[in-house]
Amino acid sequence: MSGTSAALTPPADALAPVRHPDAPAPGELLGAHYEQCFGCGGEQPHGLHLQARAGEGVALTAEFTVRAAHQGAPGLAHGGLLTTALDETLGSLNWLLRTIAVTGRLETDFVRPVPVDTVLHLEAEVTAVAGRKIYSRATGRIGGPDGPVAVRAQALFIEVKVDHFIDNGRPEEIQAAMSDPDQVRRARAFEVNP
Ligand SMILES: CCCCCCCCCCCCCCCC(=O)SCCNC(=O)CCNC(=O)[C@H](O)C(C)(C)COP(=O)(O)OP(=O)(O)OC[C@H]1O[C@@H](n2cnc3c(N)ncnc32)[C@H](O)[C@@H]1OP(=O)(O)O
Repeated sequence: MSGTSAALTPPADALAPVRHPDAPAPGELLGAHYEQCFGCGGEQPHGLHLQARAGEGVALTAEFTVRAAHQGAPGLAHGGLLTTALDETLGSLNWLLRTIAVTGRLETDFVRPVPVDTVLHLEAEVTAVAGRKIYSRATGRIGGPDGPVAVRAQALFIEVKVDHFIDNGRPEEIQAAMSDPDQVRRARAFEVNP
């Protein structure tokens, strides 16, 4: 059984998403938006190290391997961690719009358990845009693109300015991010000018 709350249904005047002309080419790896990100960063030893790859239109694929540090029940991935993978995958879609956005709402259906060592293959797409609101959905399959569905999610991301992070983030991490040329380069991929 699954359901979707009204907040995740685009309004009647929502528009189809438009891929930014400078979006990474289909097949290109997106890379981490922040090396300390639990979802995609390389500097989080127990993080997901999720890798997202641009698809056609405003869609992408992503993969991560469930590791022992990701367990909830013995030998099985924690559900919240799977939601994190979906959040990260859906958030990566904003690279293709070149919009900075944060998760406002995220609903997950857990369809089947995901054992440790599974490669979870995720597909995600933006379905509609209404002002600052970005509607999207994702599916996670076990083992590869033709594997059985394990998780599904629908989300609403809200566009924000870079001040969202500067005003709310802990100053030491914000200062470190702003003095790191690689981080500035990544932020510019979102058309941010920190
Ligand atoms: C130097 C630094 C470099 C930085 C480089 C950046 C790199 C890029 C990093 C990206 C990182 C990604 C990582 C993965 C994705 C995350 O995990 S993001 C982290 C999790 N999310 C958050 O922390 C967000 C916390 N929430 C908030 O900050 C605020 O509630 C929000 C979402 C910004 C909205 O606040 P607001 O801007 O005041 O907007 P508000 O007027 O309340 O709402 C706007 C519209 O959205 C609707 N809405 C808002 N929230 C909801 C909701 N929960 N449900 C339904 N509708 C909602 C409102 O009803 C409203 O609709 P309309 O009236 O326009 O029809």
